[in-house]
Amino acid sequence: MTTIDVGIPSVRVATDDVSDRPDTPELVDRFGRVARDLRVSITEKCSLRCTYCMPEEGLPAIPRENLLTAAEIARLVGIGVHLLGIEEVRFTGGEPLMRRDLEEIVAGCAAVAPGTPLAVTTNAVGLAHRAAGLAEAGLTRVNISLDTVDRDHFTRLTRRDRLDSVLAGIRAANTAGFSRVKINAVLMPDTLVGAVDLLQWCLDEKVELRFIEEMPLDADHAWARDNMVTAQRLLDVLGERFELTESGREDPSAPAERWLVNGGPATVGVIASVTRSFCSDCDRTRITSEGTVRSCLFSDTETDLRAALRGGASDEELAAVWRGAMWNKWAGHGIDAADFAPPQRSMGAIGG
Ligand SMILES: Nc1nc2c(ncn2[C@@H]2O[C@H](COP(=O)(O)OP(=O)(O)OP(=O)(O)O)[C@@H](O)[C@H]2O)c(=O)[nH]1
Ligand SMILES: C[S@@+](CC[C@H](N)C(=O)[O-])C[C@H]1O[C@@H](n2cnc3c(N)ncnc32)[C@H](O)[C@@H]1O
Ligand code: SF4
Ligand code: SF4
Repeated sequence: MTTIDVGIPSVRVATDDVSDRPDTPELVDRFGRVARDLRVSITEKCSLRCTYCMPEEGLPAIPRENLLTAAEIARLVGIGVHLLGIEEVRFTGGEPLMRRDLEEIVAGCAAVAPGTPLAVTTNAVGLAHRAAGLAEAGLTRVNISLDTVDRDHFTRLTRRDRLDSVLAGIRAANTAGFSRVKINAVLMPDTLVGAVDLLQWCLDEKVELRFIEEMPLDADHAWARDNMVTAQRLLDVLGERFELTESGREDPSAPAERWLVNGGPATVGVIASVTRSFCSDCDRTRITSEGTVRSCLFSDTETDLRAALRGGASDEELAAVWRGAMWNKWAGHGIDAADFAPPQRSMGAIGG
């Protein structure tokens, strides 16, 4: 067992037991799942301080030399796609736009894995100036966090008065040539109050809105099961104003269930991670900004790839470490278990 510094909490790195793992190239786990969706966190920094995610003062800075470089990210993405069966890559954080070399990261990944969809999840602050360049670099999809279209509420929730920049970013993304733009809104009591207005705004702007149940991944540890707003409460509220018709998931492992709004074609989605968990169909694998594999959002055990990467390991050796980490993935988040404890890292530090 070794210990590495991953910036925020100190996280153990397990020697993964793979003695019972079948000899298959893909990222399989003990529960029969196969990870094909790679999420790469590229920074812990952020331009906002959403209360359900970050502490007011932000996350402790990760030393620059501990962050994966653009070239290292491209190499790992290439290994994921060519040796491990990864079919889609998403950059997240923290806020991906905080990295000035995001365009370089995207272009590097597009070069090593041509044809693989490359997406970003972003708060869109400053995106208006970069959307066209990111599309040119090879980014194919953008998901944007927006919880409210009310400026005061936005400022309270994110602790920053940046609504105008976010709305400009969404509009720029919508005309930059991405295949489509999705909006993510985390369900909080105030979000519920503004949910009808937010959905109407998204219908008018022709972007796809998804509401997300809040998970116990806030840095302030204020989440409580009894206080959270459930998907069902949201559907009741939206149902008073819109006609909603259930239309299912895009694919079996997609987190969002969708409803047609007023007969469609517009939809509203709900990601009910807590009350209608989709862990049994999970197809995710994560690389943190410091180059560790994290098999589940809620797992505190991470496996270090960066040391091997910088120590001269071959692509096949790196792939073997990654496979071992995923074989040991947990069954699910376990939020409903009596002994549940939230992970040490908060959402922004994991890469949501
Ligand atoms: N339980 C769980 N929730 C997740 C996971 N990844 C993302 N989420 C939640 O889903 C929300 C939306 O995630 P996005 O980054 O937009 O990605 P996505 O929904 O997989 O993206 P699409 O491919 O566009 O559907 C996040 O805000 C998280 O709250 C995960 O691995 N497990
Ligand atoms: C951590 S953020 C990183 C990317 C970018 N900064 C953004 O906000 O889109 C990724 C996603 O996680 C979601 N998120 C953050 N904290 C959450 C929580 N406690 N529960 C559920 N989703 C959360 C955000 O709404 C966002 O859609
Ligand atoms: S949800 Fe995204 S924008 Fe909000 S604080 Fe977390 S990382 Fe930043
Ligand atoms: S909580 Fe873990 S197992 Fe469940 S969907 Fe998320 S990453 Fe997958």
